[in-house]
Amino acid sequence: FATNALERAELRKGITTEIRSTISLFASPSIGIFFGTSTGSTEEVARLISAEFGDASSEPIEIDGLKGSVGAAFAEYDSLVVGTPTWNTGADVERSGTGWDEIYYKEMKSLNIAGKKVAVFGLGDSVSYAENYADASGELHDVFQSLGCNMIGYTSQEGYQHKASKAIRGESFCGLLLDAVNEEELTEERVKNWVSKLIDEGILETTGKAEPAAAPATPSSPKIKLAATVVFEDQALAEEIISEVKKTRSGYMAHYNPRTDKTMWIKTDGRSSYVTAGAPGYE
Ligand SMILES: Cc1cc2nc3c(=O)[nH]c(=O)nc-3n(C[C@H](O)[C@H](O)[C@H](O)COP(=O)(O)O)c2cc1C
Repeated sequence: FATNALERAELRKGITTEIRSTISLFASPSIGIFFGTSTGSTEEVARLISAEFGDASSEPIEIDGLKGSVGAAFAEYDSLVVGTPTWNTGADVERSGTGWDEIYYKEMKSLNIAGKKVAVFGLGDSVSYAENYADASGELHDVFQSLGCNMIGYTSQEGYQHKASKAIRGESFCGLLLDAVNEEELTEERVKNWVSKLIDEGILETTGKAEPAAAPATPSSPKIKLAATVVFEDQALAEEIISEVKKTRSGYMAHYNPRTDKTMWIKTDGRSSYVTAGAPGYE
């Protein structure tokens, strides 16, 4: 069994893949993907992200069609992944060139979405607009942050060609930035890595109030499930995965959510997590 960090990471990845491929067989998606676009690149990336999440996310939804019902649309999901391009207008704000600009300081101002997990992605041209690379992603981020959302999915600036960007927070980009003009060949891998990171950061966890770990349930009734919505048809595989997971549990903190009856196991360094059905301690 996995003895070093690398092996454990691989195991976790395997489990995550299992979760991702089987999640939501019976449930509606918990992640809503919303985008604006002018010439289609941001929509293409939204489709890649949606495909990577599988059934855990919605199909991409264009923000322009939602005027007047944005609140209701966001309310359908526990977490949001939101994307925008950037257009250089000379102004500091409302530079998405899409429907986002129409709603940021009007309809969105009164939304009650505090606590929702939100991850931003943005497209730009890091060579022609090197001083203003994907600026509008920063505004998208700030609007959701000002509504009290829990912003996740920050990424490193390493490997990018820009000189400056209004989407930098601290040392990081405030989300996933992409450049379909100059670096299209990197998009798919960047998306894959980012979706894994979002899963590690708990995007699949519902927003119900997390409670401290409950008392262990009776050991006599093990559940061969990784989450309430995840059921393994291959019982032998399920047994194997569960038994491997059990061994790695030291170093993880259990967060039981009674609303969803799921337990989120978060590594003590906060860098990875997974979900099991029911209260912790049924082994
Ligand atoms: C007129 C024009 C202005 C642009 N301004 C910026 C800019 O200020 N910063 C940036 O990073 N990209 C800029 N871009 C690049 C676009 O953001 C990029 O092409 C993006 O992929 C478009 O996304 P969309 O197809 O979803 O609209 C600009 C492109 C054009 C044609």
